[in-house]
Amino acid sequence: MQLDWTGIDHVTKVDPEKAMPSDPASLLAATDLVMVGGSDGVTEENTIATIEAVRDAAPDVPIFQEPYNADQVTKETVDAVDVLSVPAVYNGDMKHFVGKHVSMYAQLASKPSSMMGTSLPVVGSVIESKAEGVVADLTEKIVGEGYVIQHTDSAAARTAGATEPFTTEEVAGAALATETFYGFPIFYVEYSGTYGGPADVEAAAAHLEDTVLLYGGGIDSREKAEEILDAGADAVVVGDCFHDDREKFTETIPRR
Ligand SMILES: CC(C)=CCC/C(C)=C/CC/C(C)=C/CC/C(C)=C/COP(=O)(O)OP(=O)(O)O
Ligand SMILES: O=P(O)(O)OC[C@@H](O)CO
Ligand SMILES: [Mg+2]
Repeated sequence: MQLDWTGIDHVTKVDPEKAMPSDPASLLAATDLVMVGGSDGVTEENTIATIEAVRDAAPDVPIFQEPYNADQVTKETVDAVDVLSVPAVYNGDMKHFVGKHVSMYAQLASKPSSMMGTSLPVVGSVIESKAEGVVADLTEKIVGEGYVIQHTDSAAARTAGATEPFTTEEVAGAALATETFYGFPIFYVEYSGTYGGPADVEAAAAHLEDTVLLYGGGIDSREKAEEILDAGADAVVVGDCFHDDREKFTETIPRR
């Protein structure tokens, strides 16, 4: 699937395991896209509830589901979102680069061809579903994210088995490989929980033309957001301060 990233420079990552802030509509009014996902305590149920709350608060904002496990992906979640963006972690363990993806697609591949048809089904409960069209919807909405997890003392890193960050040179290589070899539509520099500065973004941006470059981690001011955008990111991803600090969150909206 091709992504139209026009006009998107601020992404809010909403964690279904955390409480929504009060009056989310006023907070989300200025963001361009919402990603729903987190590494701990995320279920199909809290994912759906979060997607619905975000839709109510910001009906015009595109919503991506970013799962960390196939069991969070169901017909309901796929129907409810615009895009399913699935990480492939370059500096994690094998399970988080090929293992989880192959087991998901193995389940899809085991479906009788009558269920695959022109449109087909999904994962988790979707795998069990007899509904036609589920696989088709999944196939239409799924995109891969080439992921580098640089803050190794984080829940995301522990989940994915990312014990060592990439060097700047390796980040550049992973970006070039994403653009020219792996072909994922998104390259994601993840510093979840801490601010990593512009160096990795600069190194990656030099090699990306068709690939969307996202940076997330520790963005809590306009200065940081703009430093990352100036370094060549297509968008900043803001997670923790959406839940924890509405004043700081509001400051992360870049000047346009
Ligand atoms: C095949 C399917 C459907 C899914 C999973 C495939 C893979 C490889 C998933 C990787 C999941 C992963 C570790 C993603 C990292 C992104 C993430 C959820 C980051 C942040 O989570 P927080 O809950 O904010 O944790 P922190 O404490 O690190 O901020
Ligand atoms: O929570 P923060 O540190 O803002 O990071 C955002 C996002 O990249 C996490 O997946
Ligand atoms: Mg976080």
